[in-house]
Amino acid sequence: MLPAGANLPAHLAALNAAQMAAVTSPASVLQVLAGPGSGKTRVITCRVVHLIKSAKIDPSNIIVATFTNKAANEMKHRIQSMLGSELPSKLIIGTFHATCRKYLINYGHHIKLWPNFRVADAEERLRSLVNPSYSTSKSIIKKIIKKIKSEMDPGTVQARISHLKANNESAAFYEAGLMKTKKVVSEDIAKIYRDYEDELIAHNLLDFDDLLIRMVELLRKMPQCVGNIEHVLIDEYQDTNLIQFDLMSLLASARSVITVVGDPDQSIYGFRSADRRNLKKLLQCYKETETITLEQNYRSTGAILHSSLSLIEQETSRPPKSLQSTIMSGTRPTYRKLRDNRSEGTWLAREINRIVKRTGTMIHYGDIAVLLRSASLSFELERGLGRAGIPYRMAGGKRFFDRAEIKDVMAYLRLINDPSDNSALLRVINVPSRGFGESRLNKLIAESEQYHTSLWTSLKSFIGGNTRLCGRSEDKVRSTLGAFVRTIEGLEKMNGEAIDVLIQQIVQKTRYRQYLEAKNPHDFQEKLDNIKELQEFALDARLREDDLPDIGLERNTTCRTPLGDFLAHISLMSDLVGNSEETAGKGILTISTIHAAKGLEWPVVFVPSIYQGSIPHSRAEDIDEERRLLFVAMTRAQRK
Ligand SMILES: Nc1ncnc2c1ncn2[C@@H]1O[C@H](COP(=O)(O)OP(=O)(O)OP(=O)(O)O)[C@@H](O)[C@H]1O
Repeated sequence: MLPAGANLPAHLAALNAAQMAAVTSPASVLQVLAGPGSGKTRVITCRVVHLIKSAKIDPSNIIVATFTNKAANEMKHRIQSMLGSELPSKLIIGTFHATCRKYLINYGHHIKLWPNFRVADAEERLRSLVNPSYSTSKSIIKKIIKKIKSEMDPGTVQARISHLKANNESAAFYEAGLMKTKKVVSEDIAKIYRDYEDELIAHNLLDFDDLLIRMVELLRKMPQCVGNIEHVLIDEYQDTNLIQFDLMSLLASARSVITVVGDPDQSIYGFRSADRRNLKKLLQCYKETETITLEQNYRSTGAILHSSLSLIEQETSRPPKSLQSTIMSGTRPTYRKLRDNRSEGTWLAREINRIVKRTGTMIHYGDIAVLLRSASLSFELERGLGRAGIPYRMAGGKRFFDRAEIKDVMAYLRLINDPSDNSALLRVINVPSRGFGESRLNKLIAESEQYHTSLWTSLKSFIGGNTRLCGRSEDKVRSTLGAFVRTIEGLEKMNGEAIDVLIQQIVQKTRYRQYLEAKNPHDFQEKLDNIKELQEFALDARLREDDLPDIGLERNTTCRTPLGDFLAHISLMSDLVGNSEETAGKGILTISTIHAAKGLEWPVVFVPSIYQGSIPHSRAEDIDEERRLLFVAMTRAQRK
């Protein structure tokens, strides 16, 4: 602890006593448990700076695991501004998944992982033209469900498989366990699970769960990979799952020095296998753990905090916890009962305008958020806002990487990186138009399924005159597609060049600009700007970050190209909102799900549709988690 009155460095100056104790604690294992708005993010950020500045730990020997990419980026920014040097770029900071990927591309060959593996996105982000796309977890599952003629919902199966994986239950293990129960539904899952794993292997894909599972395997076999790590810090610890606990221990195996920061009352990802038992497990596995609690809330008025605490205190098994607001009491939160969703939408819009008007310019739309239990509730709300002329953005709505032109360019990049990427080819084979419509595409797909080849191979066979796909104008289509294949092959030879150059070549060589211009005469410039933004993003992506510090261990350097790294990077960014949308938030109201609002704050927050069936949700299995969800929503509010 520093002496009172000492001239404090910037990273310690703005801390209260408990925060200071947490930031400077010499404990080898430290858990900081604290309620919302108590400065947990501030503590973890300042602790990293403290470790680098005062404890003189090399940043490349520190791992920080965050819950989202967005949180990682924000933390990097804050650390950078406090350190004012280039040091933080050496920090290994990111989500568990991103960090695992980084290690697996460097050392995965030690566990017989193909070095050029791709990551299967959790979400289906690629529009499939005729067939489901091949490289997202959900689309692979959809395809298998169709094949085995099951009635199961792909989303439910995906969640179930993910849950099994997070609990270390392999397909074979699950199937063996089933022999005893003989449940038909579970038998379907077992079958899909097994086929799904086979598909992933066949396409050299790892899904998000595999990244963690394979990393555990790597570190069990080769703990030297993290032999340099001196400190592991975990943010949002209450939402880690069992495999992440194992990972944390393995990452810290060299020194067993760990800091975790979290709030059990904000554990809202149980449905995605987060396990609150990890809090107890830490104390059991690391007896020397020091616990520090933060009891001052800097975010919300006393009245908001009081209401929120009255709610969370209804959970009977919850240990009592103290949290006081540092802000005056303020007005009590408004509880409004409305007839139905439509009148709620109308009332909300009127109330929002009333608040903005009443406060003059003090509160603008950008200071207001409407937090929903599920995104599907937004329809009437959007109608109400639309009628009242209130500008809004959907957090996690139409994101940068979901825009058509970005998806097109990304598909071209993926095709160049790997011509056997069927979903990429499906997306761009007829963009710009090459006279290759749906019926020809169907024939191509049938052809490739019959001969078990990739679409690319079938396409080349068509161009070579070995197969027929169309009646009239066959020669013309063949020649147009021949030019397309040559363009891609030409671009393939450039794989190794900088990504922004590659993008420029794609736009030029495929005449994509002309295509955009013809298709969107009024706003093609905006779309070109988006592509420019992607180029800039590629420049900025700091791909060097994939290089881990040299710790004298043989690592894989073959088979890696800037393009492969860039694509993998992006597939791990599903929670990142595009830059321009993010910064355009000023003056624009935010609609978000409660889950996506984790860690954020606004002066004014509305939480509509609080009724049985919505929250608690009709399909929710854990009522306590539903209560915590409402608690998270309420504690995002600063003033009203
Ligand atoms: N010592 C402090 N003095 C003044 N403001 C503070 C202090 N600590 C934190 N804050 C402010 O309180 C707010 C909440 O802090 P922070 O986001 O770090 O809390 P948190 O515990 O991570 O919240 P949550 O659990 O809800 O995500 C921020 O606006 C932060 O700047």
